[in-house]
Amino acid sequence: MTDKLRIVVGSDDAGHQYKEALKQDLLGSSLVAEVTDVGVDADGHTAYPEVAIAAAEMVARGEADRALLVCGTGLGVAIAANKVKGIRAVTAHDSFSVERAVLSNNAQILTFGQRVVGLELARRLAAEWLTYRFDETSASAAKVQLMSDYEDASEDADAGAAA
Ligand SMILES: O=C[C@H](O)[C@H](O)COP(=O)(O)O
Repeated sequence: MTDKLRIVVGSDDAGHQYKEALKQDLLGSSLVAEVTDVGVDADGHTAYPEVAIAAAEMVARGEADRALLVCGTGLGVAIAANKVKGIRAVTAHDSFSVERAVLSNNAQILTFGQRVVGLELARRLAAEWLTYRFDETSASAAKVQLMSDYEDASEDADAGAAA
């Protein structure tokens, strides 16, 4: 039995319908321990970067294992989430990419575009996504580590320049 996941969901107004549908699926999944919704609600107009960064920060702080984010294309929420240190967020609208996002890239955040992918496909992809776990002993781990190393080195260089 794989560990159950703590998942954050979020969207802007362009992704609200899918976010709500996916949240219901997650709440009904035996693979999910808890679901946290960082918005927007039905009347919400929070811009996608604010929602995505709030969700990504929860993952970065260890308060959630993963996030599932929706905007019009999935692109804006991915770009915004990737600004948070330690976060790897990807937009994926096909089964193989969803699998590799976890198994190759150890991406903690998956994003969908409500204006791009059908709802039933998004629901199926999210269900598949729940079944994958990154293998820290796999050959992919060293490649993921290169990204973390770069991020750490950049931060050190910034700190050095500011000192
Ligand atoms: O990536 C951005 C999203 O698709 C967003 O939902 C729409 O952004 P826009 O209103 O700036 O096109």
